[in-house]
Amino acid sequence: MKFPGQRKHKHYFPVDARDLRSKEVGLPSRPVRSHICGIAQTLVDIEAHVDDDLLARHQLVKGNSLLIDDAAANALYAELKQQGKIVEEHAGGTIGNTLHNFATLSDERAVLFAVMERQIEIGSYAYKYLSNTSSKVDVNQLQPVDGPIGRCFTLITPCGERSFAISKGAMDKLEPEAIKPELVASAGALVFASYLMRSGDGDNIDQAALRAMAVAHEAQVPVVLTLGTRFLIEQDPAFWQDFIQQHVTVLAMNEEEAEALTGESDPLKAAEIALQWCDLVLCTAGPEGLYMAGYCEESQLRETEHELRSGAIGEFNRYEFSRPMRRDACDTPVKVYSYIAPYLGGPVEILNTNGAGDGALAALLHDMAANRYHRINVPNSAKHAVSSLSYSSFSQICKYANRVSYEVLVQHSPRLSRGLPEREESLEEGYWDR
Ligand SMILES: Nc1ncnc2c1ncn2[C@@H]1O[C@H](COP(=O)(O)OP(=O)(O)OP(=O)(O)O)[C@@H](O)[C@H]1O
Ligand SMILES: Nc1nc2c(ncn2[C@@H]2O[C@H](CO)[C@@H](O)[C@H]2O)c(=O)[nH]1
Repeated sequence: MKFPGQRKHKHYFPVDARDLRSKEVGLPSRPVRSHICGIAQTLVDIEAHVDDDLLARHQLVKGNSLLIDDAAANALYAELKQQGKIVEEHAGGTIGNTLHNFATLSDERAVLFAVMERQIEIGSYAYKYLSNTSSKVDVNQLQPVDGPIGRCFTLITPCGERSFAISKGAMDKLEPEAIKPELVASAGALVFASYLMRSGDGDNIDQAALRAMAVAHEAQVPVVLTLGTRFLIEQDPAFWQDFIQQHVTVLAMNEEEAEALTGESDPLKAAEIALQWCDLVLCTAGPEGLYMAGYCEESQLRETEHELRSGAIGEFNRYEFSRPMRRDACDTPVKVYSYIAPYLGGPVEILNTNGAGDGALAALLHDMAANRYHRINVPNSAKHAVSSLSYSSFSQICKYANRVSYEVLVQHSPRLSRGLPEREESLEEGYWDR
């Protein structure tokens, strides 16, 4: 397990280089590993730069992710191919990206519950998917299917917005039996996306997710939901509010999805509203940066050393040096918020914003998994006197998540090709100290 977040001095947990005293206090001689689990729709992204007219001609909606049938997918593919508009084809899917990025950042295992074509030909989409996936992503649990995996046409219009058209293939054919309860129950987190809940009749990926959530709930494993697109949420916000209340510990969303869920356009205020349904919120807000909101026990609060900020909530970052806790784990829960502007103000050139939010979530998951790893290996550490959801503070996680998003913005693929640099070379090394 790599050390999450701050990358200046220590890159790995000291538990990997334990001194002889560890034997005296009865610690295991080799660190116990930790993993997370995710339930994913297996998708390859087909990235193309198009004009608004193409979206209109194919009845697509800007910013949305729409399911399209085979005839529409074939017509779209033929047009993009014929006009030479396809720039890249790479493994995608919100959770596939998140697990890959988690594994790349942390060097830890991420178990992928998803389908995969039974017979794979070299050069096929299934082949591309697997060869674009980190070797730390555990693909041993994939459920074989007879149909093709899904294709996600990722259409980028001149304004920089990306719109998705999904040809789903067999991506929703995951069965509840494919979920291995023992892997979920021993995980640091279970993560899935709201997209799963729109699977059609005869497809059971939603049932598979519900099964996994029930196991996670029983074993006190944090359940992490990322909201895919605002269009899905605004169809029935009450359903999602209720769903989050019933199942979800940690909610990740962007500011548009936050507004669809809560009716509030201010991301900070929306995050506060969402805290009535879950324990921790990550809300990204594009060029504005990102917010976190959560709970901490009053006696564990730590005041920030940064300048106090006011917005929809006055001096909202006062306790951002605290670590997030489940509301139920607090005797006197206090709401805590943090915010950060984009790293270096954002890249000079953004190649593709696709997956920037998935990157931020991967960083948060890394920090959560690191906490569990540390708790298992150094149970007597003062860090674990109270039960926190993460290893680092709200403030530190914000920085880390933001830093990872930056890395996604400067490449085409939503998947990181490598971890963060071991040492930040830029003048902004002080970023971590701010
Ligand atoms: N135009 C931009 N300029 C600077 N930073 C940006 C920009 N767009 C995104 N970011 C950074 O990336 C983070 C996540 O972006 P965003 O809110 O767009 O995610 P998202 O909509 O969930 O993306 P996706 O769904 O594609 O994963 C932001 O918090 C910010 O740090
Ligand atoms: N799982 C899933 N991912 C999607 C869907 N629509 C878009 N995406 C992914 O969203 C990612 C960016 O967040 C892209 O890599 C897309 O593959 C969908 O319906 N399901």
